[in-house]
Amino acid sequence: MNLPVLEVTDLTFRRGRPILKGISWRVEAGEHWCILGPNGCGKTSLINLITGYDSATGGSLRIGESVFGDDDWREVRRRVGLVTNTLTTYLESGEPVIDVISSGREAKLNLIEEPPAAVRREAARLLKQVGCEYLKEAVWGPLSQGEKQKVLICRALMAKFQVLILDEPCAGLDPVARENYLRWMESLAVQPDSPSLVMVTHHVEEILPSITHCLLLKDGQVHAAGTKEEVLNSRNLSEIYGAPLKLGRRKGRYWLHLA
Ligand SMILES: Nc1ncnc2c1ncn2[C@@H]1O[C@H](COP(=O)(O)OP(=O)(O)OP(=O)(O)O)[C@@H](O)[C@H]1O
Repeated sequence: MNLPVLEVTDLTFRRGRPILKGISWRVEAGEHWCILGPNGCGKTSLINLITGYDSATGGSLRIGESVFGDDDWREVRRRVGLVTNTLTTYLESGEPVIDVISSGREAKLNLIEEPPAAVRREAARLLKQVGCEYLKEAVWGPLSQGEKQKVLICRALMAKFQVLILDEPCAGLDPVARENYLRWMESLAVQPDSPSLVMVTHHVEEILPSITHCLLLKDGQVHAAGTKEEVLNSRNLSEIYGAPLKLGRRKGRYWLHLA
């Protein structure tokens, strides 16, 4: 039997009041997901549970063979990568870019010792792959938002995660940088050894052709989950956002406006 890459079952999370109210969701190998939902519906809370930064109140969570509660959670965390802008605040401005990427191998920040030469070579190879070879002597602080996003993804790829969660990866990018970044993500997603990507976004135009499935959340619950074709439509989006919306599609990309 093939195990899912990620599976949450009846997951609940309370902080004074119920925030996640029984989420069940399954990601199979080879699938790439997008999570959509209005402000405050519980997207970040769900990610924090999956990445082990918070503890669920109830339900179960499986990453590959590891079940939360049965296994050492630090081991589980090695399988799920998170690329979030929050990381940028923890990185020291003078940290060399190659070290930022290399630090992903052990999931550590701000290395004290120089990483081994083989790890640095791998970091440089990834940097070249994302079209940023020119940054190999650079330090973290002065990088542009788009460069930082690419460096953070290189860092996550060093760890060879099974699931890579991208939390609003295009936030702060100008329209051209965003489009270039999305194209690069697309080329990453279609590689046979790509981890399963889970992208959290507020913008349907960022849903790439390689994204196969969508999870729509509303008020701490799953409103719909399935293939893009099944769940991404004007009716579902109007229901989750509580306003009449019209979804358009052209050449595999989407746009949304008030009906
Ligand atoms: N630790 C906590 N203590 C109290 N309330 C919390 C906590 N974490 C989240 N919440 C609340 O839970 C709800 C869901 O928050 P969450 O950040 O998961 O939403 P979100 O879908 O990521 O929103 P956004 O799109 O605005 O980022 C919010 O009402 C938030 O105030």
